[in-house]
Amino acid sequence: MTGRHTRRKFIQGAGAATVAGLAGCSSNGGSSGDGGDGGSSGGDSGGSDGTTMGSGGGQSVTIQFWHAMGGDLAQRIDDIVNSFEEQSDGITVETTSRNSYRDNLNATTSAVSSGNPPALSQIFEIGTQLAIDSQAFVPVEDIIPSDRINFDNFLDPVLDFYRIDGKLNSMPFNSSNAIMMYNRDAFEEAGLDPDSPPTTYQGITDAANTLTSEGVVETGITFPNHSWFVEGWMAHQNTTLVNNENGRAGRATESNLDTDAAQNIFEWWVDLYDQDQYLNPGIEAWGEAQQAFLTQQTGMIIYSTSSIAPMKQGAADNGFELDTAYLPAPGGDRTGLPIGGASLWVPQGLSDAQQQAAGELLLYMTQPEQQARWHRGTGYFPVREESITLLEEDGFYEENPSFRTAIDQLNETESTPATSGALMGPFPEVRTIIEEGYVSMIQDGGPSVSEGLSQVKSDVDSAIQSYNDRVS
Ligand SMILES: O=P(O)(O)OC[C@H](O)CO
Repeated sequence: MTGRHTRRKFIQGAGAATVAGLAGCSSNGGSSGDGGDGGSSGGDSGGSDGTTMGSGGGQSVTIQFWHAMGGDLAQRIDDIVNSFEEQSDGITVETTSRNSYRDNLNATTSAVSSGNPPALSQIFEIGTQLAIDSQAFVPVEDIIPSDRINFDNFLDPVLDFYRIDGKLNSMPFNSSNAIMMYNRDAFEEAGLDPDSPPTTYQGITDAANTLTSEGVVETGITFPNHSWFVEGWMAHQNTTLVNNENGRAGRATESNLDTDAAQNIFEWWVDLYDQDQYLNPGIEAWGEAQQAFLTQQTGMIIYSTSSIAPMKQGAADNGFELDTAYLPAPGGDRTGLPIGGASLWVPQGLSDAQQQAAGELLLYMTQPEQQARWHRGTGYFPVREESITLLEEDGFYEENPSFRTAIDQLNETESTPATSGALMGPFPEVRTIIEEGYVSMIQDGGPSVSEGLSQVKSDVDSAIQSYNDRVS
């Protein structure tokens, strides 16, 4: 099986508990939230300053780095960390893989609440507002001297996502876009042109019908029931997910999940299911979707660019050629997409030596060469222009055009509040509400799309209101 981090299905209720956990740290005097998967298996960095005297008489320091990657991605993180340790002067990094963004967020919020956070934690993009509200982290711009890094060289959409109110709070590391992957051999067998993959909802439906009517696959397409794609499709229609310019001009107070844009998305997605052209792997079921596509039950999959490398290998192992295309758009509009992925956060309360060591690791992990290495092995696009230049000079994209898709898609994205990505404290919980809303709409006797979205909006707005009440 391929090396994508295996993300477990969400356990109902954990999202809401997470919100209370981290936000409570700043506003409720540090009450402990749901610890998720416990959060202590990697050891902790508190209790001492983590420093010892090295054999050469210099000071050594050990730091903890918690991340969300699993499998092959976790190995690639370890490879980068190992090479960092080899060139560093006395810094040891102990990594803990939590295998899922939600689990690592829960573990980190729990550790922050109990005063034992790691020196570095990887938090997915939708945890950004929650982390800021916790007031538990030090902005990376305050840790890394400006003469040690050139942020002007970072990709604008990446930096813009994480630079909030003029401050870069966390270090971009793994950034992604949603894209489509498809089976070129299946397309050819069905009489479809593999050089012209579908680019719209209608195109996907038509291609799915051709693939199945020609008997090439059982079902046209699969993708996890994941709010991330809904978020992208809202942006494609230049509609923000939440008000106040997606929560960037002021705290979000309500969602736009009752708009025509949302209706377009869910009508297509429910209709595709009703036509037996959508293989529904389940809520946030990345692994199941991957399995369905690689075993050629479907001819197309919507996924993250973060997994091109292992997916290409998986396709080759299963005897077909994978290609990539832009995320299909609901209709004629294609404003663009917000970035996905995660960034790296440094908590307050570390010793000077630990904070400095965390800063050194951040610098190393975002070096152009390291970002290029990370991109080659995964599909996450590099967060720096210099890395892309290095890869171009090496001829990487000529040999591997599928790695270019997300970068081109990002470059074509218009910069608008909709594509800048939403900020809101209860985002993990909101994602779950959206995903469960879809489940309700495809159930026998379930609500119509319009009724379902009305309920989703009401539930999301309540979650936002309830969170805002807690942090205000
Ligand atoms: O799988 P990734 O790392 O590309 O992330 C996808 C989403 O942005 C997670 O929030």
